[in-house]
Amino acid sequence: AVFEPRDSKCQKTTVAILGAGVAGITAAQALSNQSITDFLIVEYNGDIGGRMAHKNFGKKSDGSPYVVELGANWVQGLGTDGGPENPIWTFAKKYNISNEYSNYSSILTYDQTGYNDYASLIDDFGNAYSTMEQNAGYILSENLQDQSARAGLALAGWKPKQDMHKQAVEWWQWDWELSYTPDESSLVFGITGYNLTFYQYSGANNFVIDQRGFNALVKGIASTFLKPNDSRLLLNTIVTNIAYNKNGVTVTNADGSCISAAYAICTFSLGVLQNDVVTFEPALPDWKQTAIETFQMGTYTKLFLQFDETFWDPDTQFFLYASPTVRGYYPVWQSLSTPGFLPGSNIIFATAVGHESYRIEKQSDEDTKAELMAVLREMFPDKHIPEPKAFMFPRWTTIPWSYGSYSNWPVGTTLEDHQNLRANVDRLFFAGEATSAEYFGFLHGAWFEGREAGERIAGMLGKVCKNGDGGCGEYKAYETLHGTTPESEYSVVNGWPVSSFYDIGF
Ligand SMILES: Cc1cc2nc3c(=O)[nH]c(=O)nc-3n(C[C@H](O)[C@H](O)[C@H](O)COP(=O)(O)OP(=O)(O)OC[C@H]3O[C@@H](n4cnc5c(N)ncnc54)[C@H](O)[C@@H]3O)c2cc1C
Repeated sequence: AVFEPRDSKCQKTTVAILGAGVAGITAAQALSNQSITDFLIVEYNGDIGGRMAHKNFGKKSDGSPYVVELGANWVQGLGTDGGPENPIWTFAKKYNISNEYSNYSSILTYDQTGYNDYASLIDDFGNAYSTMEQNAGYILSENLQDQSARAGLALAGWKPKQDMHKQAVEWWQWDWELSYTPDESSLVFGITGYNLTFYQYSGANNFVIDQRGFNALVKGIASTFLKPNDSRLLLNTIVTNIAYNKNGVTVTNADGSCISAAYAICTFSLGVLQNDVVTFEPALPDWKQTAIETFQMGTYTKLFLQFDETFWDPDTQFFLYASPTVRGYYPVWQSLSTPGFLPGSNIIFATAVGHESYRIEKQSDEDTKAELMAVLREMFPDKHIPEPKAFMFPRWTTIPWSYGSYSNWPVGTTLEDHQNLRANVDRLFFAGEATSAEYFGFLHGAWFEGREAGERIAGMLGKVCKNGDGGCGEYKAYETLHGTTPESEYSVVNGWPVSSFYDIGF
């Protein structure tokens, strides 16, 4: 490849990989597997893993802290004997990541009066969901206009209206996974996103409790091609400008250093791209910027509390709370004190998403803690609940290397809209959770996309691209978009290698 560094003062490399999360590390591995070892990985943080992020929290009886995950926590959809396996599950086993099956049937339901059994509504939702799935499949195969998941649910007979028990159940079944409401989410791609993970691999979600942190998995992968203190990994380095053209890419960092590369792969989150913290030279073309602004960056906030005792049922994993007035007000509480997780830890955590996350993340720790304590006292009116010994929550909406948690597809999106999020501009490539059409929001989405970008670039550098027909060379981009997605476009070219019609059948 003809390549003239813009600035001879810049460090030269063949491939600059921007970000050391799952996608960045997997892209580097794909290059290494093809004997391309001249790359540099540039990472904002002092460690690798990105949104696989953990923190010390609370205390064990010996005074040492627990490790809890602020970001990704589950391996979602594992795999079955003889069937395809989620690559994250393959690596979780390889690197002995401690995990435990999350039993979503282990749930008790509450409202402002305390325990109140409305769990049968979960089955009612499930029935409507099945009908909605069929309708979504029809829309997809007939190339009809996408709807909101709200319309999909209503047409399937599920209308929660002012029923706050139903709203809590719906939140647990939809928002808790997608981090957006059914009103805000695409019906077709909300359904395919679920099916392709949970019907293709398996319905299981395993919760990681590894006290090294879940990113031990990424470190395991990286150890196969990076030496300890490898000079190709530039930690604590913040990219501020990316200049690209048909001959190469120059990356400038906050510390004034720069890198000149033949190719670059940008794995920054959709939130980072939307927040204008990295400038592009020239400005990204309209079709690219439109895709960046079209897709949604959700927020998923875990709020951790440690108490002196486990005053909730120690054998139950989930506790669902229906606020009498506000949908999504601390609805799901998850015990870590339960056998198989961190028994005896007396840790429980609540989850908020979307607009509630935004609200909570803007207020003080004290105000948030007071809200959580008031909810717990409603849920368990017969218990004396002391103040927590430890309390913590991350503010994902403002984290400068992420700006949110993971992406979602809004109502009315097409595969062409999304393909433009994936597509390269000249020598600058993009990969990550959000560029995955089939597994957006998941770790395995980031893994597949990182690998594909690495393979494509390896192919362009004269190696054999092992990504198969339609998955090599430059990405297809659509300067003119169509309003719907013809079935023929569900193909490798648009990041859709697996059939859309996985049904429950594992
Ligand atoms: C709260 C939360 C819960 C989640 N739960 C799950 C789950 O249970 N299961 C699941 O499968 N997935 C889950 N996810 C999603 C999963 O974490 C992501 O899909 C995945 O980690 C994304 O990997 P990535 O490589 O695409 O991006 P990232 O991990 O974001 O990697 C990008 C890297 O780029 C770096 N970077 C950003 N800006 C700059 C800059 N300017 N200069 C240099 N470096 C920069 C970042 O520091 C980061 O390391 C969750 C995410 C969050 C936040």
